[in-house]
Amino acid sequence: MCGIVGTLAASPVNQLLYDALLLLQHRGQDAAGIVTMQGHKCFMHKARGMVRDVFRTRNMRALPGNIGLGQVRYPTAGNAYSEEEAQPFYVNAPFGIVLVHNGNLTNAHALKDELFDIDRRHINTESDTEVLINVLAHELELAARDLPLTPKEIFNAVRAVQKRIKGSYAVIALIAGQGLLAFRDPFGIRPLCFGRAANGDFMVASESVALEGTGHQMERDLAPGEALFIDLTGKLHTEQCNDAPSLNPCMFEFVYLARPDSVMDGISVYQARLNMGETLAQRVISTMPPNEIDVVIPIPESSRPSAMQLAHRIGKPYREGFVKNRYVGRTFIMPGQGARKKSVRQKLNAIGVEFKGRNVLLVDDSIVRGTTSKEIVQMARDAGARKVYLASAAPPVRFPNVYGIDMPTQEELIAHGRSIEEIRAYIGADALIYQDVDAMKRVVAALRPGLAGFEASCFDGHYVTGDVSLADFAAIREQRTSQGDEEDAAARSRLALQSGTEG
Ligand SMILES: O=P(O)(O)OC[C@H]1O[C@H](OP(=O)(O)OP(=O)(O)O)[C@H](O)[C@@H]1O
Ligand SMILES: NC(=O)CC[C@H](N)C(=O)O
Ligand SMILES: [Mg+2]
Repeated sequence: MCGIVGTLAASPVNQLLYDALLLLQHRGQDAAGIVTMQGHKCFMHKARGMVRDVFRTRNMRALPGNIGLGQVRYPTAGNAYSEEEAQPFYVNAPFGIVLVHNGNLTNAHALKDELFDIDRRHINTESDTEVLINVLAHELELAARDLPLTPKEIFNAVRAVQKRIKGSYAVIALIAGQGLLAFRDPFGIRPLCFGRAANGDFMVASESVALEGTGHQMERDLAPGEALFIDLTGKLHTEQCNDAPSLNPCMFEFVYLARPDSVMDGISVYQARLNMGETLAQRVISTMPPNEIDVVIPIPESSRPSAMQLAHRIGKPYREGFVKNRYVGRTFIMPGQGARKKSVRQKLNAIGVEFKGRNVLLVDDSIVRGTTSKEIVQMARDAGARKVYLASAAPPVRFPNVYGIDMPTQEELIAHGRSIEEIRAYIGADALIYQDVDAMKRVVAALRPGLAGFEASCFDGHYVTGDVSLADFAAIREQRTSQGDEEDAAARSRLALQSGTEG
């Protein structure tokens, strides 16, 4: 779930892209990159690290032009420590294309062979995004052969791309000397929306917060399967490029990934989290008498809206029992289990007075590997809590995700192959209460009539694209796990340098 942004404005866009990437930083902490374009020439700067560390004044000065795009990366393919896999990616033919991608291709491994054997294209990294840009380049070349490049050829190329690539993708690309292209996968798994500023400047981004925070008014979400092309004069063209699109946004965006102040596919992320808190409260009430709970405490940051609503519903005080170090990033999206584990203690610290002698109900948005919960329950006990109960606003995460959340293996998931009682014992809580899958889907879907469903595979094991083969699962798993040890070591050594964006 990287963050991506593209813009066309009446003045230089380097600062605008930087500002938008800062607003999307919570979607990726490993690398950042910007490309701008002036005439036919593209200017790129990308590197590993957070936005503030990657772009120095000298880098910003070297990004001229009124059109450009950017990305913050959270790797779901390839290697977090490879500078070459930082985005954007560039190919020089046809025209010159630069591309950023949020999502994960499930057939990247097969396409890589196909690109080499048939299309005669060489892929030099393990990134699925490099595969994607080469498929787009190939199809654009075919669609525009002997023809001037118009939106018609571009949309035909997107059609052809959608037939070849599988998985999830929200994509923004610059075509040198032509304009900016964006498209979304036919299942609408990964988000993408666009809007304009009062002076007509155009922006397309992963989350509405990037538009709002840079002075753009959100117009709408891109529909699943839809593409847009904005030429250099600012004329916007849109076209549906798929015969059977259906909207199945990723449930994990609403649970954890997105900022609460974003609205995605018509659903307020904040409201979705409140609703999840409401249904979780019902589970709590049916599991244990609320008078056994003295206080409700959120595990910062993402669980706050759900915890607040839950406390309100069960009629117990909501208190801040943990202080978050604002200079430590999000732990879940760090590469490597060693780094994640160490970061929890660096990131959160208990306020003793809220725990001493009390029965506390801790609320988190999700329990994935159990890294956070196990540490936090112990911290609550160390701080003097009498009983420590834990509630999760998301249901148990039991299945791997192949659509852009980095949990490719079942074995790493704390809920895989364990009963609730076994998970409770592992975490060390006195009680463990999970959200119900159907209740969660129902209360989030209620905010957006007409949804086909949700991509909620990590909770329900149903993979909406319907085409992920066992070989695909194995390839994704193999590719990611081979990176694990290297990432762990590298992440530990640079952890001290990690800085956060949200306070
Ligand atoms: O079970 P786990 O594997 O630990 O993963 C789940 C935890 O990770 C996330 O927090 P994170 O620190 O990434 O971000 P946040 O500050 O937005 O809550 C999430 O909010 C849970 O707290
Ligand atoms: N989280 C994402 O969207 C990742 C994009 C792409 N698969 C990468 O690994 O770089
Ligand atoms: Mg958290």
